[in-house]
Amino acid sequence: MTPGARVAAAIEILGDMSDGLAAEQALTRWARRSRFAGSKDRAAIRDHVFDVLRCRRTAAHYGQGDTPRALMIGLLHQQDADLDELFSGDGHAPAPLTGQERQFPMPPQDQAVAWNLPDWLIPAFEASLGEAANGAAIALQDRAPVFLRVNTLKTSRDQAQASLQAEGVESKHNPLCDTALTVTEGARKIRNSNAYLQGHVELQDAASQAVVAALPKGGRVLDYCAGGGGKALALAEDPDRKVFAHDIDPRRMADLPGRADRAGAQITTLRTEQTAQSEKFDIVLCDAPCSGSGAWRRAAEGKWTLTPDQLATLNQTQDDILDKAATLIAAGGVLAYATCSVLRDENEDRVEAFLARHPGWSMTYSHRFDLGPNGDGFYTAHLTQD
Ligand SMILES: C[S@@+](CC[C@H](N)C(=O)[O-])C[C@H]1O[C@@H](n2cnc3c(N)ncnc32)[C@H](O)[C@@H]1O
Repeated sequence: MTPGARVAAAIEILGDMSDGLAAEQALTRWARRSRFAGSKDRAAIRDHVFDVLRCRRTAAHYGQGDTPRALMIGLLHQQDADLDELFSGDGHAPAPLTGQERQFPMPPQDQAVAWNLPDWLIPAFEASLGEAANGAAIALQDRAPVFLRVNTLKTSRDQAQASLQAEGVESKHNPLCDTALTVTEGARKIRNSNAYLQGHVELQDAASQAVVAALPKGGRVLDYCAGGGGKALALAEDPDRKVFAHDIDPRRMADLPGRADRAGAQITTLRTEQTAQSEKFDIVLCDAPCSGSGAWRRAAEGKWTLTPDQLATLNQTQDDILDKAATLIAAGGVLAYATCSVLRDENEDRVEAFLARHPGWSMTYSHRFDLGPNGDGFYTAHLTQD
């Protein structure tokens, strides 16, 4: 496909999304009806669609409207692309720009537009992040870097780096965590690399890894909101730990046994009733469901679909999870809370509310991981009973 035809495809997909389809669904449907597209075409089209999602308000500003065509024009203008070449009208390329479409406005003055956030989230970002709010909002407009976790059960960080390099994947040590690599080149080759296929590396955000690295070593550890098991696998790298995984929806853990096998890790999955019947745990990690605001550069739809009501419902779920998990902790154990959110409501406020509901508990550690080149925005806190 020509670059122009890829832009036309992105416009088509954005059109399907304005009819109510989620981005992944719209991309999959387009790929099914467009068998002629190769993997490089699909990747480029995907990048266009997600770039628009990350920067929808500035794209609409520069494109002077929010039709799929206007959004693509606005986005490509921001990216300094050669619009006349892309919108040539030749072959499958979109029609040439009209005189009106060439009148690009001055940069936006409105902060919500410049930050590419819905209006209601601006005060929440400012209150949660203070001076760091601008940097976080801007970082959410870029594509996310690719991070790897080196599986120290099988290899060292330097060995993994060398093995990846031999297959065209360049990386550097990530400062957030001793197991983390930031991929600088060749990210698309990772999934077919020997290092990945043999379980020497996993795709995992560096701040996620740092959340696990901050926990005490050893003991019986329960990953209470395990999902696909990224954190459970990281926990299991410590051979002195006995690791258990639970999720309210066990289907989410369906891939975990296979992933654990590949990593050479031992993880026991538990159903909800088994967590209560089991011996108490030295650590219960609650990687709670959240808005995902610290990771919206990966899942940019979230920033447009989140509503204040949904945030309140999430806060209730986060409180319920902490209360439940607190009943599973052994004497002297650690209740660890984590979210990939930058919002205070989901972080410090939840911990304060927990401490108010549970006299005799105190916070022994907390850390906010900044959203930026080294990792997603994350928060974690450790709670113990006096
Ligand atoms: C942020 S995700 C977990 C990601 C995972 N820890 C990882 O690192 O890959 C949150 C998970 O919490 C689960 N969850 C939601 N409500 C829950 C509850 N009340 N108790 C336990 N798990 C819950 C969801 O099904 C979801 O898989």
